[in-house]
Amino acid sequence: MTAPLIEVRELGFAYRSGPPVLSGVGFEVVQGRSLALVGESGAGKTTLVRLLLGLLRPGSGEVLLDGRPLCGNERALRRAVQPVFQDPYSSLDPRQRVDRIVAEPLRSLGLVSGPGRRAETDRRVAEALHAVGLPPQAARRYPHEFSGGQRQRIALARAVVCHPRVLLADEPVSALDLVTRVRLVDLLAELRDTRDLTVVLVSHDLTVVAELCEEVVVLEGGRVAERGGTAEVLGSPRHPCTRRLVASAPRLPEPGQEPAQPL
Ligand SMILES: Nc1ncnc2c1ncn2[C@@H]1O[C@H](COP(=O)(O)OP(=O)(O)OP(=O)(O)O)[C@@H](O)[C@H]1O
Repeated sequence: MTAPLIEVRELGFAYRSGPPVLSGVGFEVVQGRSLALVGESGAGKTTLVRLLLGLLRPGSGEVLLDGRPLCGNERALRRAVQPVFQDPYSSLDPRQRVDRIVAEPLRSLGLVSGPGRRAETDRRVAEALHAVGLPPQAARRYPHEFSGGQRQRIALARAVVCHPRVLLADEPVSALDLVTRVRLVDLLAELRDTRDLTVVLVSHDLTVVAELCEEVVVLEGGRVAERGGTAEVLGSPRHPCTRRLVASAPRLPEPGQEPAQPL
């Protein structure tokens, strides 16, 4: 059996002296398989993402990357796991040009050095911009010159520039209009396939989950309610929480059917 790339074991967490936000959470992600974290608001998804990024320390249990605990292994973690956040407006520094924004992981991880580092950085940035469908001239411009969808492409270029193994995406398309959302999901799927990326996705949108992830973990009140193959879990939900999520997912009307009346 293939060893998991990420292994979450009996993870527990509480903010300061508050109640437990996560309890006994466990799952694995195998390299090349993508996994979605779903659940109602407040279920603990974003907290779990912060733990997977090493931004929070577990209260109990552990997260393993390639069999090694994240704590004390932060550099390997930052190289292997890159985040993409929801808001394309606040996640990019408005004072920096796109080339500097995209090159940030190369600089902070010290991946490009020596006399040719400038040319090598430019080459890697151009390659990342190309991978997300942005023209080379985008490098010289500032974030405010781009639409929300283009900004999310810049955020994706920054995430893939250091060739990570995992993209940890927290609601990466939910701030975008429907057409842009579809394009971005297609791009995420293409990056996943062409770069052998594992995507760990948080999304309220089950269509996006089904499009991008083979496996799903359903969280309820900080515990795993249900997990398994996406088609199986969303197609035949067993847990009441999963049934509620599936039942509340918006559906486009069938051709010839009246659109749903707004509330
Ligand atoms: N910084 C914080 N300090 C204290 N409590 C927090 C903090 N961040 C989140 N919480 C609490 O932790 C619980 C889980 O929040 P979290 O944001 O992880 O849920 P979520 O599933 O991502 O929700 P949503 O889908 O609404 O984003 C909630 O009860 C929330 O109020």
